[in-house]
Amino acid sequence: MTAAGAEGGRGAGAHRAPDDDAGPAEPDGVRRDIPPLEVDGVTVRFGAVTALSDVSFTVAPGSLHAVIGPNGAGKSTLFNVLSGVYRAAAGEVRFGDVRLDRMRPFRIAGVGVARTFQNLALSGRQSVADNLMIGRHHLTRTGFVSAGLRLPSATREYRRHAARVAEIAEFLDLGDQLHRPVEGLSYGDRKRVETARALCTEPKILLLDEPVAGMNADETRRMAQTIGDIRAALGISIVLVEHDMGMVMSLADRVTVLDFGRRIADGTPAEVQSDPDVIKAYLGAGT
Ligand SMILES: Nc1ncnc2c1ncn2[C@@H]1O[C@H](COP(=O)(O)OP(=O)(O)OP(=O)(O)O)[C@@H](O)[C@H]1O
Repeated sequence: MTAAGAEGGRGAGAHRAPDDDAGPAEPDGVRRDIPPLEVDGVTVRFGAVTALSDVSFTVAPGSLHAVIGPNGAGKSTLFNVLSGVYRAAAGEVRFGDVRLDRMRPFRIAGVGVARTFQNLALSGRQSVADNLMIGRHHLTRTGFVSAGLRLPSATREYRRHAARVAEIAEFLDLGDQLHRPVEGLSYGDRKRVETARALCTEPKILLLDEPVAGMNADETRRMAQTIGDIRAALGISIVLVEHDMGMVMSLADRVTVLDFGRRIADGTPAEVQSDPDVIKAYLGAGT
């Protein structure tokens, strides 16, 4: 159980929050239009292997909910079910009244769910701005091809999206990298571009798949700070799937712990940290 530690994870954003289009938030900062994410009895099998067994938990609107567990616990499988990549053999995933478990991955952005990938999935030769613009695609009316043809309405729309991209890049501390090819950026910054691209879809819920995997201590601290800032500034829900229990403890409101495909604990960070089953699972895994 390492403790990477997030400095002041919540609320103390170094940057102005990007104005989102979602209208006013509740006094607690949570956006009004964010439904709960309900994972209900989800089972996933790969042949004889049961990767997830009857897993249930709820991500409250506007909360930062971590899913942790030792190697092979089923975290990636769960993440892939939430983002429509894997089909569950049983159970449901509901986001408000939308069934995510029946939805194809490319449709999921349209209902306000954005994900990042454990391994970077960016176009290296393209600029940061171009990569971020990909996140806006489903929000365009005219399409960027029409913008390429310089139709006035499309050009106006393109400019509006470009301004929003610049704003989100600034928020993620990437403002001065906007026109650089992604392949020239540090690993930590490339991971930040991926998070920025997910935010460019204007999500109601952000699914982060091991956002600090492969980062050094400094990059990990910055990313932890950023994740807290995103939640505080935008009032959206965040699901953080992480290998490292210490990394999530200062950030998460609630933690679900998986082991061998089963939910072994669900509670506040303090509750799960002192749970004997969780301690046993982590010690057994030598983490
Ligand atoms: N595509 C697959 N085919 C067969 N078995 C799989 C597949 N994906 C995962 N598994 C198995 O399902 C179980 C859960 O794996 P999963 O990758 O979801 O765990 P994890 O918690 O993400 O592990 P890690 O922390 O090592 O990434 C493991 O036993 C794994 O071997």
